Formats: sequence, C-alpha cells, structure tokens
Amino acid sequence: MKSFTIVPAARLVGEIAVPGDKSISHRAVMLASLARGPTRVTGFLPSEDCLCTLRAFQALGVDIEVEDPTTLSIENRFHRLFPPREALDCGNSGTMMRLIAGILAGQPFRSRLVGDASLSKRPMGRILEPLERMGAHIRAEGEKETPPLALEPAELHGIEYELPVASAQVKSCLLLAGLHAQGTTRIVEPSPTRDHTERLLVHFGVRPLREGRALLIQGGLSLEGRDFCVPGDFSSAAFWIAGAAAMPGSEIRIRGVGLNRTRTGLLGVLLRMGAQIEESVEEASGEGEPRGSLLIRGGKLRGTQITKEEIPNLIDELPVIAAIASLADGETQIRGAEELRVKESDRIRCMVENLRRFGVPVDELPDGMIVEGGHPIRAARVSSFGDHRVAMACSILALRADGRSRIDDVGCVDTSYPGFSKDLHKLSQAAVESAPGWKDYLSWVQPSPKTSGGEQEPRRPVVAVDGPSASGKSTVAKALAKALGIAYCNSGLVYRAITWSLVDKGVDLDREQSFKSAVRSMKLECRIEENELHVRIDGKEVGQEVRSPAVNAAVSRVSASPWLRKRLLPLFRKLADDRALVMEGRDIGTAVFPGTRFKFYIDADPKVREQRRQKQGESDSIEERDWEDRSRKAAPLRCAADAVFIDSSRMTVEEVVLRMLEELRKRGFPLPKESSVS
Ligand SMILES: Nc1ncnc2c1ncn2[C@@H]1O[C@H](COP(=O)(O)OP(=O)(O)OP(=O)(O)O)[C@@H](O)[C@H]1O
Ligand SMILES: Nc1ccn([C@H]2C[C@H](O)[C@@H](COP(=O)(O)O)O2)c(=O)n1
Repeated sequence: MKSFTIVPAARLVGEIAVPGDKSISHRAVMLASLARGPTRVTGFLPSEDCLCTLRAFQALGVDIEVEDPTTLSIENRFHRLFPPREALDCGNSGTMMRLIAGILAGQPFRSRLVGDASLSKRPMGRILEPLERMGAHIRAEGEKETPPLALEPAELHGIEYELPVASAQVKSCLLLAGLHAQGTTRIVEPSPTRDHTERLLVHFGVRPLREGRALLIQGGLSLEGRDFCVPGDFSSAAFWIAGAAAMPGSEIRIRGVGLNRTRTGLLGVLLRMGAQIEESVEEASGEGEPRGSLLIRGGKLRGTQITKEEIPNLIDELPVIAAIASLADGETQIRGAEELRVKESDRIRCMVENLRRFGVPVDELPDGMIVEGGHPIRAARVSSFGDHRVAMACSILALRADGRSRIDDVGCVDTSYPGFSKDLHKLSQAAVESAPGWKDYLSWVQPSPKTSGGEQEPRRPVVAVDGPSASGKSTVAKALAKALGIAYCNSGLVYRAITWSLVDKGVDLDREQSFKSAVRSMKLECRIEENELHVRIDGKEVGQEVRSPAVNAAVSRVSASPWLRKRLLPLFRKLADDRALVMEGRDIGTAVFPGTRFKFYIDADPKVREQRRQKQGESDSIEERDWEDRSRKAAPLRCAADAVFIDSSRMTVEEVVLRMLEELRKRGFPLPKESSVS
C-alpha cells in the first residue's frame, strides 16, 4: 500500500498550476460524447475517476482519442449511444455514477453500472426516486439502494421535482435525463449548488431556463460539439490555498484555476479567518467557466463558524478546513455537513480520528465537528481511509507537525490529484532552501521546544549525544569519551538488552500486561566498568546478540513504552551521580539530562546512514526505526534547542570528534590537559 512520509516545513512558497477540474472533466467528456460534431477537450484531468468516464463513453460507441494525457478529441459520429458489452465501471466516482445514470436512464438498451468498494456503499436512492418518476427502469442491486445499478430500456417524460437535499450530482443527473425526456423537466433546488452542468450545456448550445430556484430543461434538444478548456481544479488548489494561508511566511501563486462562485466558498471562510488572499479573474467569459489566479500570503488564522448554508459551496474543502482549523487560534465549528458522512469515506469520522492522532482536540458532531486550534501538532501515522481528500488534508496538517508523519493508503490521491506529492515537495521544499544539504530531510530535525530552563544541571559533567540510527553517534560518543578520559554510556544498549530478553522469552509485545510483568521480573543491572557501561540481564552480560535482526526489528516498539521509559530514567540519571560521562541515545539532551550544557545532535543523510549500516553487515530497517523513534509519544527523538547539530555525512569520525571537543571548550567543559582523538 502506498504511503506518504511528510516532512515538516515552515511554510509553502512557489507558483503552480493545479491539474484540471475533476467535476468539469467528467461533464466535458459526457456532454461532448452526446454532442453532434467534434470537440477537443484540453486541460482534462487524467485521474482514475475521469478515466472511468472516458472509458465508459468509448464503451458506449463514442470515438475518443487521447492526444496526450490532458487533451482529448471526442466525436459521436453516429449521433447515438450503443449498448455496452459489459458493465460500466465507475471506479470511485459518485459523480460519474449519478450523472451517467441520468444519461443511460432514457436509452433504448440495457446497461449496468458498477463501482469500487467505497462507491458500492454510497446511497443512490436520491437519484433512483426522481428517475423512476420520469419513467426510468432502474434498480439498485446493493443493500439500502447502493450500487451496482441495473438499467433497462425506457422512455422518459419530464417531471417537476424539488430536491430534498441540495446536490449538484442529483441536479445534473436530472438535467441530463431531462435532455432525453419528452417535454420539460423542472428541477427546484433548496439552495444553489455548483453549476458546471448548466454552464457546459450552454457551451454545447442548450440553455436551461432559470426561474428563481427552478431550472427547466427541454427534452429532445441536441448538443453541438465545441472545443472546451477545463480550468484548474479549485478543490485541488484548496489544499495549497488553505495550507499557505495558515502557515506564516508562506507565499504562493496558483495560476489558471477555476473561480466559479459555486465552488469558491472556501475563500470566504479563509478571509473570515484572517487570511490574505488576492484573486484576479483572467477569464470571466460570460457563461463559461471563470478562471484566474490566486495569490496567498500566510499568517496566523483565527477560528470561525461554518454554517449549513455555506456547505454546498465548500463541501469538498471541509477536510482541509478541518485540518487548518487545527492551526488557527481558537475554536472552529463546522455544522450542517452531514452529507460528508456519505462521501468517499465518512469524512467527519475519518478527519476526527486523524486530527486526534495529530494531537488536536476535536469533538465529533452528527453533522460536523468542533476543532480546537492552536495546540502543537504531533507527528502521527494516519490513514486516508481510502479517501483522497482526507489523505491530502492530512498531508497539509502534517507539514506543521513536530516530526515526520506518515499518511497510509494514499493510492486514492490519484482519483483527483495525480502529482500531488510532487507539488507538495515543490512548494514545501522552497521553504527549507536555507537548510544546508539534503533539504527536506533537515527540515524535520527541528529544535524541540526550549526547555523551561529550570532543569537541574547533573551533579557531574554530562555530555549528551543524540541522533537517529546509524548516524555514527555511538562511534563518536565513544571516541569523545576516550579523548576526555571519562565514561561512555550507550543508553540504547539498555533498551536493546531488554528487547533481546523479551524476544528470547517469546513475550507478546502487543499484550501490555505480559510485557510489563516480563520486564518487572527481569533482573537488570547497569554498571560502569573500565569507563564503559555494561548491562546484565538475569545475571548474563549482554553482547552482540542485542544487535540481531530480531532485536533491531522490535527495539523501537519496546522503547516507545512510556511506562518503560519512566522506569529507566532514574537508572540512567544515577550513572552520573559519581562520575562525568558521555551518554548517547535518542532523548539524552531532551529528557534524561535536559539540564546539561553539553549537548550534541549527530545526524547524516539517510542514504549515508543506510550505507554505513550495510557496511556493518547488519540488517536494520533504519527508516522504519527512525519513524517510530520520532513519532512516539514519550520522549520522541528530537534535536534539543540548545544542542549543537552536526551533519556527519561528509565528515570523518575524527573531524566530528574534534568539532565536539571545540564546542565543549567553548561551553566551558572541564577538558583534560591533553585531549587527543585516536
Ligand atoms: N563520520 C563517520 N564517517 C564514516 N563512517 C562513520 C562515521 N561515523 C560513524 N561511522 C560508521 O557508521 C557505522 C554506524 O555508526 P554507529 O554504530 O556509531 O551509529 P549509531 O548512530 O550509534 O547507530 P545506532 O543508534 O543504530 O546504534 C559504524 O560502522 C561507524 O564506524
Ligand atoms: N535514549 C534512548 C536510546 C535508545 N532508544 C531506543 C531507540 C532505538 O531504536 C533503540 C536502540 O538504540 P541504538 O542502539 O540503535 O542507539 O533504542 C531510545 O528510545 N532512547
């Protein structure tokens, strides 16, 4: 399963054009396929969803040539559709299924519409009822009126229908069915929804009549092919708009994006939250799709209230609004958004669960949520729940986490935004240009918050050395201790020894009680002999066995236990009671000896670290272990704010140790008269 690993970034900077609008791409293919004469569609979104629509119309006998991934030549040479040989696959797309059902309902042939697991759970009753009233023979084969949909040949007639819930998909389904019905179809909307279908109908020569809240379409009119350019998708741009607005110091420009007023509700919400957004409409061409560019500057946002009336114009943007509400000061309430529960996922449930994992206080409501913003964002591992917008919204929030986060199951992002991760990298990397070397990686080595300053200095001088796996910290810490003539303590050895014993005894690490009782019954001895830490468990001194693949694979899980860490803390501190020492690990400068003035954070490019570990002939999943060490709740791996950061990628061990000695001298460490490196 594909996942994103998100590196924190201070801000978003740069200029992009987002891919074509998903809603409009579907509709452009559908209407061009019904039209007489050729249409060239440019800016088409070649996402999984839209490609399903393209394949469906090819299967219905329409000539669709893909000139390049975003340019299509479409012509229905026979001015009719043909029976498809097999079921039409709508993939993950509710838009496709509901709209194409409107087109197929009035055809003189049978058809069947199927979808993926997620689409197969989505309600179709809302189109079945009005279509049946128009004379369609349509049946949902799934439970509770869910897909697949089976359609039999039928002749439709116009009806008057008042939508119980504002829905652009239901409205569009009925407009397309009305096009193939006898007489007039009158559709009344409770509140305005996105109007792409109406605009495209006008583009192809059929003008629905607007009478207040009602739309009227005359059956039997034919569409005329005409070239069409799809604007950039506002809902894709929304991730950058919201992300940049909420990250102080950001400045991004988005070109060629659709600015249809029925889609841009997000802008109003962000402006209310204090965002700085400049909009310039480049093309308002009458009844076509308006497009233009947006300039967003980042700042501190404040919470807001989003009401039922606003929902239809920002429904797809609610996940990202929930994400950035976490960064705003104060509370944000989202109400009247129960529709979110029947999208590609239950977006209320999924966002609430993910926000909680990021450490955001959030209350779930039947029709929305209350997000309490302004708290620190914790690095987290979350799931997309198979929903593209959840995946992207969480990616934006992860940029502001205190470490590297992981979003699992992100294959779904391709349904609307192929290339999202590339754009994320492009816009967030610009933010870390000032970091030397491997930019994106360095950006997550952010200083931990400053300690209160009240921590006690250890009784004897302690040099704290922290860093990720295979960064070389043991090697340099050992050499430094030798040069200083003081004790060297490898705290990781203690975690490894405990892990080895647990693995050796076959303890199930997932069962907390077994884990705790096994640790309690262990006889753990830590002694410094000949200036080096020695660990014994149940009377046996541990050796090379603690570096076995089984221990490497389990040690980060074991050391993530807050209970165990609390238990070991006094043991580590006691070692410094009567001697000076160099102690290395993952939390020495931040949790074990936060009061020491002598702190180092040793790091190296992940590729270099990988190579170093391979050279040692050890099997170790460095990336996985790093992630676990950084994302755990208790004492995660961080570079202390007052630590000296050393990138050892292009330094020899001697160079690193000399650099450390120099820093110790500057900080007043009691150096022996002659400290040499050997
Ligand atoms: N500056 C350096 N240049 C080249 N190789 C180095 C450097 N520092 C360390 N190494 C080598 O890299 C390997 C890994 O180093 P070391 O075991 O000290 O890393 P570590 O950070 O303590 O790893 P872990 O925490 O996983 O035990 C060793 O073989 C070591 O000799
Ligand atoms: N202070 C420490 C030291 C070590 N750990 C954990 C994290 C590591 O994955 C594991 C083994 O350490 P290593 O021998 O690789 O340095 O022990 C920790 O959490 N805190």
